[in-house]
Amino acid sequence: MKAGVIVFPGSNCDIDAYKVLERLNVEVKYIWHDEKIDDEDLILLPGGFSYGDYLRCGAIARFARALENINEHIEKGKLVLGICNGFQILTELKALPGALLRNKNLNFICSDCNLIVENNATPFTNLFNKGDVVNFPIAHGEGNYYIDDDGLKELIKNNQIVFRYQNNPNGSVYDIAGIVNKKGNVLGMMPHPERAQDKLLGCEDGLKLFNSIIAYFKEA
Ligand SMILES: NC(=O)CC[C@H](N)C(=O)O
Repeated sequence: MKAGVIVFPGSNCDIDAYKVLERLNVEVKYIWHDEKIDDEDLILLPGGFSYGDYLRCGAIARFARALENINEHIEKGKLVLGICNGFQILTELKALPGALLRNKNLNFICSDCNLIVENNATPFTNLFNKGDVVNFPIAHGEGNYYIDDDGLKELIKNNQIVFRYQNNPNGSVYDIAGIVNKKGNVLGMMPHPERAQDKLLGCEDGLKLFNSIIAYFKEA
């Protein structure tokens, strides 16, 4: 399996994302925002403040050259993982439904966070059990996931909700922390599994998510 981590001006979790894939022996490379994606099996949109978060988080990044072919990539069934700012970019691209609004308390929140695994039947979560509680850190100002009632019904009906907060930190509708598209090959999530990749960092629950992706490609 080949992976590419897109680097935007202002990305700040790109190295963590690269490192976790590298230490799990995935062939991984950085893709500068101005380059094109190739035939990577996994494209990772990392966290941070792409283009300074100007206009709206992710609103400029969605026009980056590196994302020009992202819809074809998704159509082909390849994987896309957007973490935090990456999730915001995916909603701006309309690759995922809904939007990320300012946190309810208007503060930037940086803390540990317990999540419940709602859906383990995705390429990103196949090594978890449904109902598992995992700890991934959060660090965002605009993580308040919004979707209207009809949209929420669709997400529930299609089993698209992958992670929910145990204690909702930001006001997200239905405690949603991460969702997949209908096809299941695009995951967007606000919490940071790549920052939970080593006990030295406080927690290594995140490894299971990356190992799930690797297991998915081994099966395929
Ligand atoms: N860690 C991040 O990716 C932050 C995302 C975004 N800049 C926000 O503050 O919401």
